[in-house]
Amino acid sequence: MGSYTTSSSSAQGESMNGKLIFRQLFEKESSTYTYLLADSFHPDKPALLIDPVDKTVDRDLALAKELGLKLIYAINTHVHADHVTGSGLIKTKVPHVKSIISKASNAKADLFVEPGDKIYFGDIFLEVRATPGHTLGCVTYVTGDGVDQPRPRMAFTGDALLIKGCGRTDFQGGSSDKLYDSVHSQARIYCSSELVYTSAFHFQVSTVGDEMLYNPRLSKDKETFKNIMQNLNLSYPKMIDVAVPSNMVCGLQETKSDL
Ligand SMILES: N[C@@H](CCC(=O)N[C@@H](CSS)C(=O)NCC(=O)O)C(=O)O
Repeated sequence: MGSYTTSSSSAQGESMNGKLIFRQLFEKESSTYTYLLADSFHPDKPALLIDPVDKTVDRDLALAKELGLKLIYAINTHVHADHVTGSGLIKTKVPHVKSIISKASNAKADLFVEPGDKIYFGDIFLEVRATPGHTLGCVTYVTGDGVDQPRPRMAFTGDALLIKGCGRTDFQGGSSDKLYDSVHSQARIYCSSELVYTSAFHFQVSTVGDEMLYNPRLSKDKETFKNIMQNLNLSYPKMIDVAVPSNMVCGLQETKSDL
């Protein structure tokens, strides 16, 4: 994808002296977190949603409107199996919005990202990091490095690294070996105070440092981790048969030939 800009030139609320608008939103049926980010210093207040859910699209769009934001991207960390992404529905309601997913996911979307790409909204950007293992195409979006970027940096890990857990690795190209390497190699790049925001579960925020020390799965050595993952015995997500086909076209099944 390279980099996408809308440019001219602070956690819940606003950070980096008010430059970044940030909201963490929750969808309770699937226990999914959605994130709204915007550049409040830019005249258009360009905004993006990370991991929107179809059921809460109206809530998310109403919030963006209330804050005076111009939503430009609906971004997915991966092809989710427990809920349908809101990116398709958002596009039907706000046609200029572009859906984004990783190229490695093999899903359809308006724009595809690869590791190292930057997604600009105003003067703020997200970097794309490959974090396969929960699914083959999982990526983590990390706020940019630079004096004009929000501090502390924030990592949106999807289901790769969960707070006190991690995504399962038993379908969609999952691999416990890959997931361990993904998280540990990325953790070496992150600074340990970097904030971790995930797409699922009940904890709102952690830090990379805390997860490397205390995560009951990923703080272990690789063989122990693989053994834990092999013995999770989780039941399949209730919505997997609906969610995966729909998310492979970013929630736009009925108009997939247009993508
Ligand atoms: N109960 C949920 C599905 C729970 C589940 O399997 N969650 C996934 C993320 S969505 S594919 C996961 O990776 N869980 C990790 C774990 O340790 O539980 C439902 O049926 O929707």
